[in-house]
Amino acid sequence: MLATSPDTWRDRATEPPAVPHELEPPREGSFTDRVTALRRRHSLRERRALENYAQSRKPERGWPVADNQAVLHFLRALLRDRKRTFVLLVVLNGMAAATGLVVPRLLGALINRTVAGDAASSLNALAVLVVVVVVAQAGFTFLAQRTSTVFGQDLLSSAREYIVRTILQLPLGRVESASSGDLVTRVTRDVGTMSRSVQYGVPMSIISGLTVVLSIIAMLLNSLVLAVPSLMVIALAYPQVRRYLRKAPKGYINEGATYSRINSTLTETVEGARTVEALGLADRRVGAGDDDIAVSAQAERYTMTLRNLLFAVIDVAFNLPRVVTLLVGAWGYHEGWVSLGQITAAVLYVEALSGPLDRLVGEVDRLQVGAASTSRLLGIAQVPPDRTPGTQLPDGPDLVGSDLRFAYREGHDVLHGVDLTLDTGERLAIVGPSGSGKSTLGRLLSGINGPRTGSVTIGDVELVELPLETLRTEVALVTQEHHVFKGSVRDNIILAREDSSDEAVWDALRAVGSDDWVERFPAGLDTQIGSGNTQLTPAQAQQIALARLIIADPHTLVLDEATSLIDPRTARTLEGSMNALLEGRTVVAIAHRLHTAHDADRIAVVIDGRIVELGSHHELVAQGGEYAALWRAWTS
Ligand SMILES: Nc1ncnc2c1ncn2[C@@H]1O[C@H](COP(=O)(O)OP(=O)(O)OP(=O)(O)O)[C@@H](O)[C@H]1O
Repeated sequence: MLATSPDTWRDRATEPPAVPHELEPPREGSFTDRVTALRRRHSLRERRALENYAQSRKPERGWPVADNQAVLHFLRALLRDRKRTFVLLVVLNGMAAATGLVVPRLLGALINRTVAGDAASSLNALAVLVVVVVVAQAGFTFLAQRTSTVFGQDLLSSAREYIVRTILQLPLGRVESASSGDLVTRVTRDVGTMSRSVQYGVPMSIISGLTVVLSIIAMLLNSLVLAVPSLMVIALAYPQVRRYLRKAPKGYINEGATYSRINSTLTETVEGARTVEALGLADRRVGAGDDDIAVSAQAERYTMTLRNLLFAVIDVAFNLPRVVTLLVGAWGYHEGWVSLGQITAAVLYVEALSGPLDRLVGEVDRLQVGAASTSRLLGIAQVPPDRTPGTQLPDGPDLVGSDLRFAYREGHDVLHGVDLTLDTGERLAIVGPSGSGKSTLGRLLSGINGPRTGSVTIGDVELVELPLETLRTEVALVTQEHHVFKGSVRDNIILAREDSSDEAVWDALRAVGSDDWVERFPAGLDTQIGSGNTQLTPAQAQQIALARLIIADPHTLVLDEATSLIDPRTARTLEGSMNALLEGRTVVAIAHRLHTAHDADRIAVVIDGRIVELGSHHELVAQGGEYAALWRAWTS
């Protein structure tokens, strides 16, 4: 009658378990509790794997999970913005359900009149009325379905937009420090689950709930004697539904967390594929994956057991009323309490009730799964900000770092009190051995991370107190990762200033020495690049990123290994163009190649998180210290 959604709770409940043997649901509680429960039930081999799991893989630093209140608040806000459509949806579905419920009464009356031997004309009139009501119901159902679909899609797009906005506003430092597998699972699987729940679950549960209420009213109006016993039998399912509602949210949240863990392990393995191969770690990585899957299968078994129990009880509760109605009806008819028409109508109502009630329970299940995913998605919004922007704007471009200390892990500083004042327009190169803290210093100087102690100020305002959009017009970091977005060359370059002219884009391309290869593209600036389009070499991608920065026009640039992927000749050309173009800008270049340092105004040598030497190339060579040694090694 009304739109049914794919992937119903019955489909899910009858899916085969992930492993052939059925296990009891795990204990609720902490990660350790679950592993203890698993340990008790698994085979020796699995047990060993789980021991390993418990010891080596403590719960990772995941993203927060929002509580039920936050989910309800989110849903209420979505519904509040669509009050009119929501009222229309309820009214149309109410009309469709109400007209549908008139039909059994009319059929009952038809039977009563036939038994009483009424005239054919009176029976014909009733039959015509049945046809009219059925046609009216079809009309209301069509309109109700249409409104539900539009409502569901609209709700879905707003929910998705909110999630995307939230994710894009996450502080970069936080994104990098949390588990990427968890974030990926949330923005893929959880968005999908939430989407299905919002798109189908919300409208369908409203529709089914409404139909159930109206059906019960119609049953009571038809005959109290026939309705009350059936409703009492249906009510027997209530304790099981309550139990399910109490236990399911936690079960589904746990299930989501296990998917995150699987993704984290997979991501780690793929990202570290070379290391895995070089060190022969394949078996251990496969073992880690198996452990994750074992825990996930256990979590799935738990929610599936909950669903199956609910499914069994509900099935009995829905089938018994048919028998009860017929038995009570036969007895009542014999005693003269009810007519044949009332029994017919009561049986039709019981039939009519079971469909929406079944759907309602199914939708409640879908909503539970969706609510768990929504909790995980809204949890992303609860990631605390790593900065509190103020209102003060920088008074000039002077960048000053004082007493900078920073730790990725508590108690392990990688910078130990760095002081650095940049002169406006100068080019400063940071050199030093691998792991000495050059990139970390670059991240602090560009405001990606705030220092643990000390401060980085620009024009006397701390970088972490600047709103992100202001910060990026002051200082920008360009790293080795150069993302090319799917779109035209032009779109990729004007990201920070969308109103830039083609002339400005060509100037930027010329400055980074990439105008010639872009000109060779038949579509020029309109050439589509990025995933699935014209492939760029790493060097070309890097040039696009630099051109993007030139258009963004910050007065200070921090270049972290910006030229490392380009061959020396191209790198020199690029740097030459940059030098001319960066006139008047302050540039901090974290240098892998010493000739970058040679060209710089000053060089900071970073060793073990400290600046040990600071001066021009000639000064440092004359000083005969660390830099002089590096230079000798480089030139020899
Ligand atoms: N995200 C991170 N989490 C934990 N530790 C990190 C992280 N990034 C860097 N480190 C550690 O901080 C220290 C400084 O690293 P950093 O990348 O700043 O050095 P670097 O001089 O730029 O090295 P390289 O030249 O190899 O890039 C190193 O010990 C590194 O292992």
